Amino acid sequence: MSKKELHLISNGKQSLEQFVDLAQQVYEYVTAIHIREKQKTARELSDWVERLIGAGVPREKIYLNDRLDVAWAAGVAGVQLAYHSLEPSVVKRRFPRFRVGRSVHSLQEAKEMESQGVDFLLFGHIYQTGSKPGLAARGIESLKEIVEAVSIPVIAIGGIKVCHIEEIIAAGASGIAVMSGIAGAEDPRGKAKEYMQAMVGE
Ligand SMILES: Cc1nc(C(=O)O)sc1CCOP(=O)(O)O
Repeated sequence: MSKKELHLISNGKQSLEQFVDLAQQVYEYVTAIHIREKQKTARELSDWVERLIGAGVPREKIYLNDRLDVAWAAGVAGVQLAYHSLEPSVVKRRFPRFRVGRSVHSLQEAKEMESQGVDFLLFGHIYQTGSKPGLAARGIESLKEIVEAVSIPVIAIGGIKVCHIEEIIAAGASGIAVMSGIAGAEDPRGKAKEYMQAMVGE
């Protein structure tokens, strides 16, 4: 079985100090840390990257949401693109070494993004979550449908708790992305370890 991915996503509410502290606790157990801070400037985001690296987070685990400019300047692993971001095909053509993720919310979008050459998809939200208030969850069946329709890794996101891992992995996902499940845990390091262990079936 290939290694499963655990992505931690920043929630736009924590200070730099809080997020660095969180990342420092969990980075050994996660495969990717996404800086998703829509209100921050390029300079601020680049400070976030430098502080994470200074705290021991490997550059190869850091992804910038949307901001190819910051990702490129900081020399991190890649970018997580959204519908309003640059087209993945453009990014891949200019920056083939970047690992490019794309957030998708339908089967059609997933297929289109695969054809644009993205490296992985984030699909959600699978379960009801306070991080996406007022929007109906897409459910495990739609995750299964997408996994079956594409051949690139699909990472599940949205409301994921440790108790959901079994059905997510059974649906064929290559991993999960989590915001509140780790950031809101009493022991984030222990929780990240639990998520990862549940995925690899330990
Ligand atoms: C950032 C994000 N994107 C989603 C999508 O469906 O694309 S769901 C989501 C929030 C994930 O947070 P939590 O783990 O707290 O539910």
